[in-house]
Amino acid sequence: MELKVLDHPLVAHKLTHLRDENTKSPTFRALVDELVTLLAYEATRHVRVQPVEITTPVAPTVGVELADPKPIVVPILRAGLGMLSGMTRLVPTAEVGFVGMVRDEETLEPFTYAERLPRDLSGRQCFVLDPMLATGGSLGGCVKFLAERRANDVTCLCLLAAPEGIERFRQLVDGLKIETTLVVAAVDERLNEHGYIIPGLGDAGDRLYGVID
Ligand SMILES: O=P(O)(O)OC[C@H]1O[C@H](OP(=O)(O)OP(=O)(O)O)[C@H](O)[C@@H]1O
Ligand SMILES: O=c1cc[nH]c(=O)[nH]1
Ligand SMILES: [Mg+2]
Repeated sequence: MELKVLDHPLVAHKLTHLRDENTKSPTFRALVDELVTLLAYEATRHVRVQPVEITTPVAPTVGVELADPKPIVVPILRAGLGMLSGMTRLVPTAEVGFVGMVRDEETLEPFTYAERLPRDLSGRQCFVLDPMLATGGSLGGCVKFLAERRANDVTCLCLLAAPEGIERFRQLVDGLKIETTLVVAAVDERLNEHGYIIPGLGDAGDRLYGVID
């Protein structure tokens, strides 16, 4: 697995406001959207393109366009949904699949409550969206679903990751033997005893969409 950590002052600035407990949902959503654009720029560096002939007002030329089959973007519900519009703005012809997961806050294991993915993902570039990689159970579970559908080229975009989660995720995907890239805006210090990222930003889903008990 290849790990890329964004190192950019604008990213650090936006993350600081995102983390702040005084930042309310509308601003939080806008910041997630802006940060995804920056993450997506790095994550799509190797998106497949094919040549296309066009004519400018003064000359014919050969450019490129996104290759077929088109990439598939997979937000992990709920929080990953907050990253979807930023991603599809950059890759407008991508298709979208959905995985719904919620972590059991006692066991810290993910429970999958929804799944809507193409049956065959072989040859497709897959981009998984989830702002938080804490223990790594949710992201790992999602990539397992993709691998079961024969995906072999997966890039995950996360805002914050804990070192423990990155390591667990690395072991899982290396075992699955699929080409995986993880692009994160920042790697935080650690997990606390409740499996929350420290310093983190709290519960990303709750901050985007409100607290569900
Ligand atoms: O790495 P993990 O330990 O699995 O934790 C990370 C997961 O927790 C959050 O989702 P949550 O379960 O809170 O669901 P939500 O998006 O509906 O809030 C987050 O968006 C990840 O999916
Ligand atoms: O810090 C964390 C850990 C899991 N899920 C979140 O939303 N935040
Ligand atoms: Mg949540």
